[in-house]
Amino acid sequence: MSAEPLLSIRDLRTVFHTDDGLVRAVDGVSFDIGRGETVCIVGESGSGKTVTGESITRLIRTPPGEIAAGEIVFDGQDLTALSDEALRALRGDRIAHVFQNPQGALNPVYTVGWQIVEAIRLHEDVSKGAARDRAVDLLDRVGIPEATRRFDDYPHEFSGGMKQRVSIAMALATNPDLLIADEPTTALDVTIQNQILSLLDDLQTEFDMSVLLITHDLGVVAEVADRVVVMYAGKVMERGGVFDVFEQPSHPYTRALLDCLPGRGDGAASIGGRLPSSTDPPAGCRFHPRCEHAVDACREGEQPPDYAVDGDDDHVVSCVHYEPGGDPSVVRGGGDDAGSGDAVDDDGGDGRGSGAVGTPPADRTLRAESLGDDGSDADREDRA
Ligand SMILES: Nc1ncnc2c1ncn2[C@@H]1O[C@H](COP(=O)(O)OP(=O)(O)OP(=O)(O)O)[C@@H](O)[C@H]1O
Ligand code: NI
Repeated sequence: MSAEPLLSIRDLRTVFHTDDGLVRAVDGVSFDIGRGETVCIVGESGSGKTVTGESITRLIRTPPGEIAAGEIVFDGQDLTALSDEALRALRGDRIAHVFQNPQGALNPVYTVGWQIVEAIRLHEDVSKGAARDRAVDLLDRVGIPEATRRFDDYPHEFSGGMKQRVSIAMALATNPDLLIADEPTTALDVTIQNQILSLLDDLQTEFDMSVLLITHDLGVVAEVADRVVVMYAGKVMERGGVFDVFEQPSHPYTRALLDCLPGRGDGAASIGGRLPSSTDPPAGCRFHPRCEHAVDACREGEQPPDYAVDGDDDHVVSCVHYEPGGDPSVVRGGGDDAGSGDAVDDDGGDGRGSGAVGTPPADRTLRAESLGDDGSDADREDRA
């Protein structure tokens, strides 16, 4: 039996009241984050990843947003029951956020050192001198060269990658139990991305924290996740240990996502069709209009419940083909469990074929596609 998770989200529903109707951005999401664990939420743009992460500490603007239902239990305490004031105290103390654009986390008119000192002193009664020493130490630990000298620099004097390091130092200032990082590397160029990811990995161990990493990039997931939550149109399609999900992707959506990874499936694949309307989603499984395995049962009623994959309660999938008495081989193909790729896995079913898991090198290509390369110049300035 595993210990009680640090964070436990149950049936979270977050909606936005808009002129076009009610947007069910997060529609019944459940997952846990264990202590010291990295959980990745992955899914296409618009699937509800950010809204999930921001619902945890109530960063959702209300109105138009509203956390309509669900439990968010953090270290034994239901956050949805806390006052705004109590939650504000928790945010940036025990739970910290890092965002895609570090610019937003830093105030342009103050030096980075001063901002980290303020973050420390806001949550802890320490002298200015002690806070200053800690801030320099934090800058040093997130890999800012000559931290003592750079303490007095302003945000604009740092490159994109260095700025993100500073915002991570700010997030760590209060020694949080949970760090929620929403696409923290997407705005950075590829080499810097990898540095930031491995930095987060190192810091997690060093600070003994849990990390919720939000990304649309399965390559990143393969590198850092312990567990994965695959979201689509506000719903969780599949979740489980990273090894299980990569080795035995069970929802057709997960399989389609993995097929888009170079080195798996046919690599160049993209998923046909697009996300359904956020105000008027289809009945049944939200993915059914794009699913090659859809049958009548997929088109009616609610999103299917979570079914255990091969009797494993830690690996669940929301797909009718996995209901008791169902036939998952419809999705997986006759006993072939690795990848969805008939194209790749000709080795017949032991699930450890050439295209199988955790082939992280492939991720570079995927990531490179979605990026600009402006970061590298800025980084050169940094060293100047
Ligand atoms: N303030 C808002 N008002 C109305 N709808 C919103 C608002 N914020 C988010 N949404 C909607 O909620 C849904 C989920 O958005 P969210 O930003 O969580 O997606 P995401 O998975 O993080 O996507 P991305 O990968 O692009 O960041 C989308 O349909 C989005 O349009
Ligand atoms: Ni997002």
